[in-house]
Amino acid sequence: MILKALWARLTVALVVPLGLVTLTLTPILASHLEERIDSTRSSAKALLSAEYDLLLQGMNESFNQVLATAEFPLLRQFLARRAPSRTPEWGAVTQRDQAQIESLFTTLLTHYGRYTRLAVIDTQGAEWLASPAAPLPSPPVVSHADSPTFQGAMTLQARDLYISSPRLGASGEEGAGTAVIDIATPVFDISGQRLGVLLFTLDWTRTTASSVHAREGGPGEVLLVDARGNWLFPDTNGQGQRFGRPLEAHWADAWTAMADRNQGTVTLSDHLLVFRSHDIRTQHYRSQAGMILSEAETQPWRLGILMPRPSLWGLLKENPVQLLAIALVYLLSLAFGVFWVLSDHRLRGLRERALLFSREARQYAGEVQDLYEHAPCGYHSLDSDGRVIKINRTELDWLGYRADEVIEKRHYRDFVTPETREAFDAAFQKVLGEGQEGSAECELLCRDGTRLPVAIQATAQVTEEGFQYSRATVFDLSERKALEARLEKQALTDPLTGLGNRRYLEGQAAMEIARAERSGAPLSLIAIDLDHFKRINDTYGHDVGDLVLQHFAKLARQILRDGDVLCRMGGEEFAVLLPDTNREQALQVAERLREAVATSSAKVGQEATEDGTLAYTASLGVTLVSAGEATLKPAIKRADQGLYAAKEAGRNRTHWQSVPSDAGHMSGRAHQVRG
Ligand SMILES: Nc1nc2c(ncn2[C@@H]2O[C@H](COP(=O)(O)OP(=O)(O)OP(=O)(O)O)[C@@H](O)[C@H]2O)c(=O)[nH]1
Repeated sequence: MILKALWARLTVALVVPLGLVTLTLTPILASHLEERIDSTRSSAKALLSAEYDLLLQGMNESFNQVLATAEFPLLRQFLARRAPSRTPEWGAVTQRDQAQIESLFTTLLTHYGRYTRLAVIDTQGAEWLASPAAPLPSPPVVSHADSPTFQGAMTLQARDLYISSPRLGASGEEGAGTAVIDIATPVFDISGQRLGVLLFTLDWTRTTASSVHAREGGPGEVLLVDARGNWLFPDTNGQGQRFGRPLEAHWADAWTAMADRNQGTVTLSDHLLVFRSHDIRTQHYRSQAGMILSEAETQPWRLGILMPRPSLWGLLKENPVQLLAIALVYLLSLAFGVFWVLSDHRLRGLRERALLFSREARQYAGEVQDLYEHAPCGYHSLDSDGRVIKINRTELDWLGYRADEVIEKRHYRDFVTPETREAFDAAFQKVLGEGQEGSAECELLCRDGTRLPVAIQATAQVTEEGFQYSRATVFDLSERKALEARLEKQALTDPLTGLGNRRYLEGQAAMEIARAERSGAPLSLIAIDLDHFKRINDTYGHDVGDLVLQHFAKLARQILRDGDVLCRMGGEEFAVLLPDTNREQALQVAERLREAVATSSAKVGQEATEDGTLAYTASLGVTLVSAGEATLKPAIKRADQGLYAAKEAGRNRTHWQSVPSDAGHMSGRAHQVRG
């Protein structure tokens, strides 16, 4: 796809510069070409005019010589004396005249060199004299009676001329390839009697030689055709053998252009043609002649100049520097186009890649931002004053504030509960200090008044210019704290009865001993043991034993005050710590417990006993926690001793066990209550 687009752009890059350069150059070159065509046309016209004049001049000279010779007295005399019988006895005078005329003819032939034959013909068409001479004594040896030239000349008056069309080999005396023209004029005597015809055969090749030179030397071609379109210039080198043949065979379009008009300038497919009529019967040739007669169907001739039409390529070839410059312009424009496309293509590639990168970067930044905002922990950044400069959505949700209420407006310290603020301050100072990191467990005060336990871990962002801001991660500790509390509670609770265990009692005792120490209030302890519990287990099963234990726990809880600490010490043994309770009060409580147990039965199910209940009893030992005792241990020991005493005494009893020194809260006097 990308390659296809590149090719398309490359094509445009080639076509557009080529088109632009061509559009720019075309009018310049066209104007240049037009100038050249105009100049060629002018040259052709000038050449046509010169050719016309040349032909006119050559012909006129011959015409004048023929006319002058026809008026030569000796010639008239010769013709007047000619013997009609053409006998050898023609007479010495005639022979002398003949010799003089031949001498004249020889002079004309040799001096001018343009004639091939000169002949004197009588009115019957008999040739009496010719030069080069036919050997006498047998004139006339040739008859012109049937010749159109002779016949034409015989119709003319003095000083009229008959001009034949150019033809090959006049009377059989010329060379086979020689083109000639017959020029004939009638000869009259002084009285006006027609004596015969003077016939000059003009060497047409020689007459037109100057035109031939012009043709061969110049850029153009000279055309001369008769009215029928036949070629009239003799073939000088035998090439093409065009003489007498139709011009149409060589220059069909030229003849088409010239056929119907007397003159014109025509632009042919690859030539320019300038032509005009050339009628030898016109005034131009009749400077000294009366009338000129010729074969009507051959007149007028048409003289034309055919020049190669200048072409753009021809112009460029003439000027290689110009050609090179144009080629260079094309090459440069192409190179520019290709360079532009390639660099543009590269630029597009880079732009697309940059776009992709920026899209990916934006996406990545969005993801990072999302992670930051909705992380499972809180993130915030504080300036050196502890002011919030950045805080994520999670932490804002915890606190219950909007970002615009907090960022740049609140100090983070404000969200920390006064109880934990000290820890926070200490950690923040560490972050500001050399350690550049600090952590603290604090409580955050949320907008709705709830407190959120958190762990804050912060590091400093430091540059060469020093501390910039702190970055902190805040973990929500509420779940952990709850779990810890749960575990703690489990560790202190008896799972069967839900009462606190021995450890719980010890913990509570420490607090109560301290409080009693402070207040001076008495603190009592009761040890309780269910009687014959083994028997219950053995008789009804362990599950029934458990039900009895649970029943006792429930019953004791109902009887005891909220502040009393009831716990299961293990097995079927229980203990109750009674704050702010003296000996008498403790004994009363113990007795109430004993009585309640003895008078109520545990529900154990029909499958265990007949009525689904089971009665049981308990023995209790009661003592006071002495003021000097730091732990509950001695009191437990005493209570147990009291308990054993109650057992010893028959069970289902309460036994007071006094403190040995009796220096504490209670008198050491033993006291027993029977159930
Ligand atoms: N069902 C049940 N029995 C327990 C539990 N803990 C201890 N016991 C049983 O309690 C019985 C205690 O028996 P002893 O220590 O001989 O005392 P007693 O049978 O109560 O006799 P006296 O205390 O002299 O009246 C034992 O059989 C223990 O197995 C408990 O959690 N559930």
